[in-house]
Amino acid sequence: MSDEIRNIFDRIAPIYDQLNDWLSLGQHRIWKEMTVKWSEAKAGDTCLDLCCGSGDLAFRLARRVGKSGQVYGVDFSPAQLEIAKERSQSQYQTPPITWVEADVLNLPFEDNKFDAATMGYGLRNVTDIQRSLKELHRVLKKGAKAAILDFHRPKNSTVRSFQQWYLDHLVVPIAEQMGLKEEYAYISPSLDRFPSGEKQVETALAVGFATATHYPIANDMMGVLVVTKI
Ligand SMILES: C/C(=C\Cc1cc(O)c2ccccc2c1O)CCC[C@H](C)CCC[C@H](C)CCCC(C)C
Ligand SMILES: C[S@@+](CC[C@H](N)C(=O)[O-])C[C@H]1O[C@@H](n2cnc3c(N)ncnc32)[C@H](O)[C@@H]1O
Repeated sequence: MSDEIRNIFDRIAPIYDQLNDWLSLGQHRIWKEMTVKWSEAKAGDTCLDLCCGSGDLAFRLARRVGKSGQVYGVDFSPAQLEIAKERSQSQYQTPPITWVEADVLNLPFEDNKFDAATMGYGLRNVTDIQRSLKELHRVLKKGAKAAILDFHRPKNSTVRSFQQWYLDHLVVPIAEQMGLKEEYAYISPSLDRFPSGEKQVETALAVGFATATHYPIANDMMGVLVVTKI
């Protein structure tokens, strides 16, 4: 299953950023900015962006930690990381980011290393959510926060129908024009499998986070799980 997911993101890497802009009408930038703010990353921090992909959240973290800080972006898709490295060469005024090709279920970092972390549209794509949250807990410093952004199925049936219509009649047909129908058709079943905000909170507390709060955004089509390690 991991190879299938890696292959999806390897294949969509060349068009991923552009499609995200088109398909979310640019709104994903706002959702990501909110996520970084909720992580409470600050100047001088050492931060981690899990499932960093092409680097959107890692770049935002780098701008917040500044030259005295450090950012590590982790992803297991070589093609996504290639895009991230290309983009970082053209990003001005941001400190160097360390790009690490690794599985977030088995992070190559010591315990208690990071002051803050983000994960954007990654938790829904890992094969073991509990293990991913356990690894995140392990590498965070005591008192550190992490903000985890992802889609989910809205509670309201009308919004849920709109979300499904949008996926079926806009997202997948546009992706099909790029020869990526199967890759984007993966989103809908991944949403069906993904736990609700309440269940995400339960799992986060079960793996040892002292606090866990889920904030619905985008009319409850997305959410940000904010966790703290004490
Ligand atoms: C940045 C966004 C999605 C990232 C993303 C996550 C995945 O798990 C994928 C899996 C497979 C292929 C691609 C992705 C992927 O790109 C959010 C913006 C892109 C969304 C595809 C757009 C869908 C937005 C909502 C369903 C509806 C928003 C409506 C609003 C009026 C903009
Ligand atoms: C939808 S993309 C999100 C990219 C980026 N965070 C963003 O917000 O645009 C999901 C990313 O998670 C990565 N991923 C999924 N499972 C992973 C795992 N177990 N270890 C590392 N990366 C993983 C994929 O390779 C992909 O780049």
